[in-house]
Amino acid sequence: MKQLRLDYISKIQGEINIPGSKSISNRALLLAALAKGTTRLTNLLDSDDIRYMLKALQALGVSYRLNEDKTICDVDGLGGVIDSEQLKTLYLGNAGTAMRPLCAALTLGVGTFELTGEPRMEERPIKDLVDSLSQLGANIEYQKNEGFPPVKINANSLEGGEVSISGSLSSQFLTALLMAAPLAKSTVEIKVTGELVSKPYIDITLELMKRFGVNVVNDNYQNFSIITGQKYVTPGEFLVEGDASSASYFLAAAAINGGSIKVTGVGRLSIQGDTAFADVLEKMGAKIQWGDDYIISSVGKLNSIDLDLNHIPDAAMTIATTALFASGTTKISNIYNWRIKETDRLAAMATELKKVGAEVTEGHDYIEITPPAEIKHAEIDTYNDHRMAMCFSLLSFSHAGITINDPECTAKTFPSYFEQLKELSS
Ligand SMILES: O=C(O)C1=C[C@@H](OP(=O)(O)O)[C@@H](O)[C@H](O)C1
Ligand SMILES: C=C(OP(=O)(O)O)C(=O)O
Repeated sequence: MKQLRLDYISKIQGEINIPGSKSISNRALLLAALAKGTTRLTNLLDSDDIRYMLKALQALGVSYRLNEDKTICDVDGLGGVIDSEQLKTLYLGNAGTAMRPLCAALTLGVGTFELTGEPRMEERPIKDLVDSLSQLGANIEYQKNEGFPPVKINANSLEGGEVSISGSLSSQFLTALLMAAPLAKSTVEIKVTGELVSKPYIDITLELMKRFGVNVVNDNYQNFSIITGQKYVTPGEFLVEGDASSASYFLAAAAINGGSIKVTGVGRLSIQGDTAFADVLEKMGAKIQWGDDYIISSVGKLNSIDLDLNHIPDAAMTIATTALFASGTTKISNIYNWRIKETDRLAAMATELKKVGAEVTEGHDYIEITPPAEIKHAEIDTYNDHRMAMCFSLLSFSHAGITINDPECTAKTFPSYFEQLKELSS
């Protein structure tokens, strides 16, 4: 296993153009594949999660051309559903934004498709989505454990009609159903049951569908109608915004460390809910300035917060390590679904925060963090979770420094993270 030792960074300063959003890249690739016409995607993210989607689309017969640095992609849309005469087995790593949307989209055509992934993917639930697709006539089998990938889709088009879906574990199930819905055989009326978690990701989905020509009637995130007869059409060129979750590490770094960082590519006009991270940081005491496509963060005296961060589950992890530099006890609540992501993030976060000396309470769906008088150096395990590695890099702003085990796990969404951090540090 590789280790990365980060010694004390006394200053972080400058400007960084954040790589493309994972959530937008994978949605845009799938919609471009289903759309009529060729779409040019620019500022596409080049990372593992996107590579899995790209490889899957290629195996499914979608043709595209990537430029040299893989940030521009011309996708020749199929102008409809995906069919296949041969069995197609698609390996999707641990990319939720590939597994869930493809599971829904592949029920629309005719063919047999197997969706597999890495061991952790086999522990991440998919039952709520499969149950909903089954209500619309889909035939999906579990190949190992009931409710979890790998799944086999015996596709023979999807009926429309009324369908209910649980929103309480992951918004990605509703996202997947929404994106598939226009290509079902008749109008789809979706009713969401339970609390809808991670709600701002649904706004990304609706906005992307609109940009590709499909209108969804949204009745207060409880009921959605997708009127039959709509087709995805290329918007021509589509610029992928910078990733707001990736931006969180740099915004937090400046707030902790007394520098000033401008992140570009994401700002006031962003469609990503994770930009609300900057508001949380501001509540903690950071100075934040917004532009249409940039955010500037600079230091303030950081105080603890006690907040429900269900709406920003990914960026909320950055608050957990930022809390070590704030006075008082920080509580982050309503984050049960941290437990079903790349790892059990509530357990992992609690274990690793304790290693640097923090006092931590791990609740069923919350975490409480009290910083130690002095942060200790530790070797941080990252559990193959890119965000564990990136969050704990913030500990390099303590005099003790930090060692990150398996730093290359950032490849899921941000392969060049540690290089970029170094470039801005002195
Ligand atoms: O739709 C998306 O792009 C995502 C939704 C969120 O997942 P949940 O809805 O499972 O919380 C988020 O954590 C994930 O990184 C990306
Ligand atoms: C939860 C995440 O990923 P996924 O899209 O695989 O759910 C994440 O990136 O933090």
